[in-house]
Amino acid sequence: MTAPGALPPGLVHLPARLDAAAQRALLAEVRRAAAEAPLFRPAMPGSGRPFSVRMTNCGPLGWVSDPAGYRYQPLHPETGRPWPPIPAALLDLWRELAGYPHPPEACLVNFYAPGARLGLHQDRDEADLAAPVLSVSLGDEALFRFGGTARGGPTRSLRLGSGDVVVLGGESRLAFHGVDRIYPGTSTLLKGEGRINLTLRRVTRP
Ligand SMILES: O=C(O)CCC(=O)C(=O)O
Ligand SMILES: [Fe+2]
Repeated sequence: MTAPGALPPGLVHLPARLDAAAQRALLAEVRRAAAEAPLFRPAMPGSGRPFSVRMTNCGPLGWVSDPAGYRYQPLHPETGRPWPPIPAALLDLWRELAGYPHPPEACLVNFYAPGARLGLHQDRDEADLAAPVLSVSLGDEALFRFGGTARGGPTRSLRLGSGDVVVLGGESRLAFHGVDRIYPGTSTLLKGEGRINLTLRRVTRP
C-alpha cells in the first residue's frame, strides 16, 4: 500500500511508537476525556453537511466546524464547558518529537467508525505554523493519504496502525492529507471496531 521511497521532508511516520501498554493507558485517558466532553458530529462550513468522523477535544482550545466555519474555541459546542486537559503522555510525546519549545494547545480527538473517512485537507487554522502537527493512532488501521502543499498534486498512501505517530512539520506542515478508510477488525484495542486519532496542534503564537 505504501509507495516505495522516502517520505517527503518534514513528514515522519513512527510505526508502533506507543507499545500496547502505552496505547491502553492512553485509551483510558481518552475515554475519561470523552465522558467529560462527549463526541459530537461536526458539520461542513456553509453546507452544514455532517462529517462522518465524530470529534471532541482536549486542551485549552478545541477545533470545531459548523455551518459558520472552522475555528478553535475554549468551550465544548454542546456542553458549553471547557475541554478536559491534554493527557500527560501526549504532552511528553510532543516534548520528545515536536522540536518546538511551547506546548500544544489543542488535542483533537477523531473517532472513525467503520465507513468514516476524512477528505484531503490542510491543517491551516493555526497561527504558528512553526509548530508541527503530531498525531497518534489508536485502534483499527487506516489508509492515510498525503500529498504536497498544492491541491490536486500527486498523493501517496500509508497504512497507519495502532500506536503509530505521524508528524507533519517543516516543509510538510501544510501538506494535504486525509483518511480514505479504516480497516475494521484489524485491532483489538478498542471494545468494538473503529479508530481514534489524536491530533496535537499549537494554535496561537506564543
Ligand atoms: O485521522 C488522521 O489520521 C488524520 C486526522 C486529521 O488530519 C485531522 O484531524 O486534521
Ligand atoms: Fe488534518
